[in-house]
Amino acid sequence: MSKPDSKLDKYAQRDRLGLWGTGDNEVVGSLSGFTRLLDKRYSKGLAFTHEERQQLGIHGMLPYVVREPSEQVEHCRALLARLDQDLDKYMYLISLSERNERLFYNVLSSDIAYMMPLVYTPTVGLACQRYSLIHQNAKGMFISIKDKGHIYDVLKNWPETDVRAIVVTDGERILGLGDLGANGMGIPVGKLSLYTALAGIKPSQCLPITLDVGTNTESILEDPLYIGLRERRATGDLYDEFIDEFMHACVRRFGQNCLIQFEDFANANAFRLLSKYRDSFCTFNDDIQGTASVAVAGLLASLKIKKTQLKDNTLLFLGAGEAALGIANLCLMAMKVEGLTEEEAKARIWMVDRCRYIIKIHPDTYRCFLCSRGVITRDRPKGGLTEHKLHFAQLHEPIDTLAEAVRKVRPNVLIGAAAQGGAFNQEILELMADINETPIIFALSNPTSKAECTAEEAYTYTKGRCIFASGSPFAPVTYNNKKFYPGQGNNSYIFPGVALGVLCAGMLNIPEQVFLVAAERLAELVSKDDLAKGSLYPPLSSIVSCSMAIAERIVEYAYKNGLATVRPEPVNKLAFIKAQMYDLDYPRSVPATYKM
Ligand SMILES: O=C([O-])CC(=O)C(=O)O
Ligand SMILES: [Mg+2]
Repeated sequence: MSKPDSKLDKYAQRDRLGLWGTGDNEVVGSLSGFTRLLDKRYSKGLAFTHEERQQLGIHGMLPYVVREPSEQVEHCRALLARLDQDLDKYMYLISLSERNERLFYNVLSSDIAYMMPLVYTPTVGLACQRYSLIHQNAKGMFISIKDKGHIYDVLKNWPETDVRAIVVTDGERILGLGDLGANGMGIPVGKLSLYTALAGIKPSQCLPITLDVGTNTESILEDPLYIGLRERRATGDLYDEFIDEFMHACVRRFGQNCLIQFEDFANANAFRLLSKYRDSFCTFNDDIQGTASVAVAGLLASLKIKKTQLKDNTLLFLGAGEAALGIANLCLMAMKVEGLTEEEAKARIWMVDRCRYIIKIHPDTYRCFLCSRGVITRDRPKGGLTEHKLHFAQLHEPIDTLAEAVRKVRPNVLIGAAAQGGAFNQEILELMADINETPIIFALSNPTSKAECTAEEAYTYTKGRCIFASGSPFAPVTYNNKKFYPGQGNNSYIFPGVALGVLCAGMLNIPEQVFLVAAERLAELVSKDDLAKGSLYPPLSSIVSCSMAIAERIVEYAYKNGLATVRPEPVNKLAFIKAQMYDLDYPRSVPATYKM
């Protein structure tokens, strides 16, 4: 690199110093300059240098100034700061991602703890509730049940051929907000933006998909602005054949090693589809397995404070859906690794179901018609429990309420995953504090309105003694002059790193063990300082390095267990992973050899 020449103005100096490009990802091609200016993937906005503007024939299309990428980020942040509503900030950021993708990711990376709640939970929940109103640009693919028989042809319309990761939803259980139909598209879009922001998976390799099979939500069916198929949900064989065709079409179009992450499907479908596809496709369900992994990581970290093992604890769940059963299964696996038998481990895991009367309305679909809660016990009427719940049913007389369950089971760990905002009320939290010196309280449901309690309630009603984590972020809380920094037990600590590891190793399927490996790695990354501040997770500002560390462990696991297909095996796995990651620097737009 040459020395600065004081006679040149600052723009010419930057050109001369080659500060605009990294050379290795230079973009020289047949695209016209004007196309590049307007294409989110190539645009640099005001960061195009004068040299580039002249070379590309866009000179005069931009004002004179050339901005440093860091100045562009500052400018975007100033614009964001002018907006009062989070939903407006979300819309601004999404439109930025459509104009200048790299700048969008640089803005996210500039302050991940501030930006994440705007593109992810909780704001993404609001965005989904208003998706038909705020939808402006085509983002991702909508494949409707009307496309059945032609899904492969529809996928061929996607302009990128090297898709490595798909996040797919059918919109039936969007966060804890229920059936939002095609409005659920915000979720795959948001999750994949974290693939890039948190794990450096290239945006061009990511494809968000909404499978529009209708919706059963009356208010959405009646919304004149609704962007989706205005029909009731397809179910039964029709639904199953549609999903099956989709899975095979993805493999035919993008290859067997294209990762398919299931997100926010309803309970019964989520479990069924996971067990149907997990052995023959590269797939996982984030709500079951990602949530389980992050919760187990938090538990493992909390045990460092309590200096116990997982097997020394009794866990009580509120909820017996995807998250609760996923966490329970992974805890079972971890306790068995610690030496317990399956039966001994199950005796430590209790669940309070949302409903005591669940009726089978389809061979695989159960619906609740009478919502009164109760502990899952074996004496429930046969047919009232799904196979997954039955797995954790206790031999015990009926226990009807959560408070009664806390009194009788005397758990040290209380986990909320029932999307019942406020269910951990003062009585429940005080009971937990009576029973335990240091109760562990996880309020994992999303978005914030569905959290079983707030951070403030947890610390206040346990007199500052609890260890708390939540799925959506809460601000620090001061109680009795001590400041607590609640950790965000959100699957975003897990799924980007798992995806990066799976892709780098070229895994063709993802065994359950991967999620325990990821949990253990994440728990190792929690420092004494984090724990002292009351946080069970590393700070969000370090989440990219967490993803890389998780990916490294998974790549090692994959090679050790014969699951990797990428040859030759990289010697330095972390370096190999880093080399695959998205470069936040703008690529050079003109040949590197050209100098003014
Ligand atoms: O999206 C999130 O924040 C976590 C998640 O998967 C869910 O709640 O469904
Ligand atoms: Mg989800």
